[in-house]
Amino acid sequence: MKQFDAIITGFGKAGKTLAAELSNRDWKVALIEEDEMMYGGTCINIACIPTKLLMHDALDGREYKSAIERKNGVIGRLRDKNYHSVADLSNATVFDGRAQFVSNNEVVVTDKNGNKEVMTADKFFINTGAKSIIPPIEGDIDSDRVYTSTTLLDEDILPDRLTIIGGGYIGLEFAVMYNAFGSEVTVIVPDEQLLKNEDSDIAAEMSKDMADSGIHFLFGERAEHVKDDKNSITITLSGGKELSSDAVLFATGRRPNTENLGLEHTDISLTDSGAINVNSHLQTDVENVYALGDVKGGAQFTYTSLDDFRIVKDHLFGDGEYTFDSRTNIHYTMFTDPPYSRAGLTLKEAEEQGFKAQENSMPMSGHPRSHINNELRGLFKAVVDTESGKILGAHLYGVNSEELINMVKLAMDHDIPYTALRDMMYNHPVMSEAFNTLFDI
Ligand SMILES: Cc1cc2nc3c(=O)[nH]c(=O)nc-3n(C[C@H](O)[C@H](O)[C@H](O)COP(=O)(O)OP(=O)(O)OC[C@H]3O[C@@H](n4cnc5c(N)ncnc54)[C@H](O)[C@@H]3O)c2cc1C
Ligand SMILES: NC(=O)c1ccc[n+]([C@@H]2O[C@H](COP(=O)([O-])OP(=O)(O)OC[C@H]3O[C@@H](n4cnc5c(N)ncnc54)[C@H](O)[C@@H]3O)[C@@H](O)[C@H]2O)c1
Repeated sequence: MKQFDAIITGFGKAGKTLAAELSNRDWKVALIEEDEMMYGGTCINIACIPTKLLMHDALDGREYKSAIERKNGVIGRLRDKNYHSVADLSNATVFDGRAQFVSNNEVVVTDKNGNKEVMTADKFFINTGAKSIIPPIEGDIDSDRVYTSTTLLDEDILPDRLTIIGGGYIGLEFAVMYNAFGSEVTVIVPDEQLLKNEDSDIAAEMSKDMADSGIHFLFGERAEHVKDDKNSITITLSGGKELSSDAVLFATGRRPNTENLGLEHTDISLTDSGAINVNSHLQTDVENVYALGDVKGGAQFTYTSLDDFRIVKDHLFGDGEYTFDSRTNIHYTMFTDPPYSRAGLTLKEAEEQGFKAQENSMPMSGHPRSHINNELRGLFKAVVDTESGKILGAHLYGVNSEELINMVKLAMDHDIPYTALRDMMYNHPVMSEAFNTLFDI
């Protein structure tokens, strides 16, 4: 039986970063990846990188097939680079195969020819990500016209009409992207409005802009039945309405990838939502087994997976003070056009939590840089605590918000008062100088 210091299952953001860290510390490392097309993990191959590249090309007016070809070239190069970033390490080996636990301290790796190899290690790190959820729906769910984000990104023919089920991150990013490429896009949203957990003014502004760009929305509806009519696909909605298109994308969430991991042969437990149960150091119920990234539940982002690596590194080699509970102000960006980025609380949430909160808002049409950019859409909002001077939240819908939100998060993490952003001297003419006005509360 092969013996390692560490076995890492899954080539995700946390796993590959950890492999390099451990190898550089002279640990003997095995990294097991079941899919040769996934070296580097989800983000590089089927998620962040291809979608943002396609969005870029769609908004640039590039033709769909040529954008898909460019995407395939870029992710192919990144996949190769990522493979070598681990395979070329002096103390790490990449194994192609599916890893399954057979006990608390052994895994069996099965390669694509069915060959099996049992391995053991002092420590195990599970980084197997998440996969698309397709809700229980009757009918021809196995039709070639039914897609997840992964399979749609593999298609080089643009659907004339695309139905998207779900109005979350994937639903809205794909809606904007495919609409810009020229598809007629309809998004089915179960709620009565878009983005019900976001600031209502911003949600309204985004809904209006997306509708103005030609995206159709059907609110208060769920997909209940799907029928492949050979030349098209028809979805029957909860209200009885039928909707035909050329392709249907399920953008209905992603669940932790614990299937076929053999966890039933271990003492590792799952949460109610199917994620691996971990403590604040990301240890599972089995002390020498950690879980990192999407598989451990919670926020599903590449940067939170990378931060999981930091937590584990601190537990293994530091004082263990940086834990899951130390993480604050998790920010995010929805890469629509323009993008929407958020950190912290809305005014309503802040008031519910008892803060003496006040907000300010600033339409991007009033900002000089917006006129240079020829992009007047957008709305920035900030929420502050008038007693402590702390920033409680920022909700930035506008050009460059994906960059600007990091500045706000830095201020929030370090308790820099909102007046510092208000009074700072910014260069000119740039989007960040909006903070002179936005934080003038
Ligand atoms: C369409 C889309 C767009 C996204 N856009 C963004 C974005 O813009 N920004 C952002 O921060 N996040 C984005 N995300 C989320 C982000 O991609 C994920 O949160 C992140 O990639 C998760 O990384 P991870 O470290 O958990 O593991 P992953 O990168 O998911 O890696 C898991 C790996 O484990 C392998 N594996 C699974 N089971 C086994 C097994 N039993 N044996 C061996 N190998 C196994 C898989 O093949 C996979 O390669 C997006 C997601 C999607 C789907
Ligand atoms: N920009 C980014 O960082 C980015 C981009 C894409 C994905 N992601 C990550 O990927 C994860 C998955 O994205 P997602 O968009 O699939 O999930 P999501 O949780 O963001 O949205 C799922 C949506 O599907 C809806 N839904 C569920 N069942 C439905 C049904 N039967 N009919 C109609 N609608 C239904 C839900 O109401 C919800 O709005 C996200 O949680 C996010 O963390 C991040």
